[in-house]
Amino acid sequence: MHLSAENLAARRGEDLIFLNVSFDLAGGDALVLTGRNGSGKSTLLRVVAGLLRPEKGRVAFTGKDGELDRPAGEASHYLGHRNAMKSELTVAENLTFWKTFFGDMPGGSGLDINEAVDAVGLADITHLPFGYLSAGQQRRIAFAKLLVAHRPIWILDEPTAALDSSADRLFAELITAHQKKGGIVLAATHQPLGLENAQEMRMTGFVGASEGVWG
Ligand SMILES: Nc1ncnc2c1ncn2[C@@H]1O[C@H](COP(=O)(O)OP(=O)(O)OP(=O)(O)O)[C@@H](O)[C@H]1O
Repeated sequence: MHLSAENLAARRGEDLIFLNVSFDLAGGDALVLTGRNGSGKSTLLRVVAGLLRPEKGRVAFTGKDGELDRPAGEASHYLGHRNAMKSELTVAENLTFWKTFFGDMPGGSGLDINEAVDAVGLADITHLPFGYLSAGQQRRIAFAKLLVAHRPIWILDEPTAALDSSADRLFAELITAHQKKGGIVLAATHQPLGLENAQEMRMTGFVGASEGVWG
């Protein structure tokens, strides 16, 4: 399995945000994007997830079965800054919606709702409306969404924002377990996630891009 990007460039509005971004990730690999605010981390993640069209270049995903050119977004879970849950629905209703909506891709199966909430340490609150949860609890449940349906690629934008240190460790373990099962992870972060087998790409924004600097 491979996820690759070739010479990507992206524009937001009138502005070119980055240029010539390439990477090649195999099953089990993680790429962590770092860089200052506004350097283009979220933009790159959204391009890979298929939520933004690149100005130039291409993203390609090759599945386990060697299937070529499947849009990477179809093989991905995307966890953005927002949690993508309905406040007025309960935790169980939200996760059931996503489990049904996504279904499993070939090659794996998602956890039951109870197993998924247990895995993020929140087994006892599935009956509560999502809106009642604390910010950290909401982020944990948003992460549980990744567990209820199988997708080989996880695209994570600041996954540990609003989390306490025990949740940081928990997320690192869940991400590492995904890699060990052959999954690919692409994450933007301001704090070390403590992932094994992770490469780092430091985004420098367009100024660095124009100089060909991707440290
Ligand atoms: N819809 C938009 N229209 C125009 N410019 C935008 C738009 N969305 C983002 N930008 C600009 O694109 C640049 C890159 O933003 P992006 O969110 O990718 O950065 P980031 O590295 O993820 O930042 P942070 O660390 O703050 O999350 C910023 O200068 C931002 O102002």
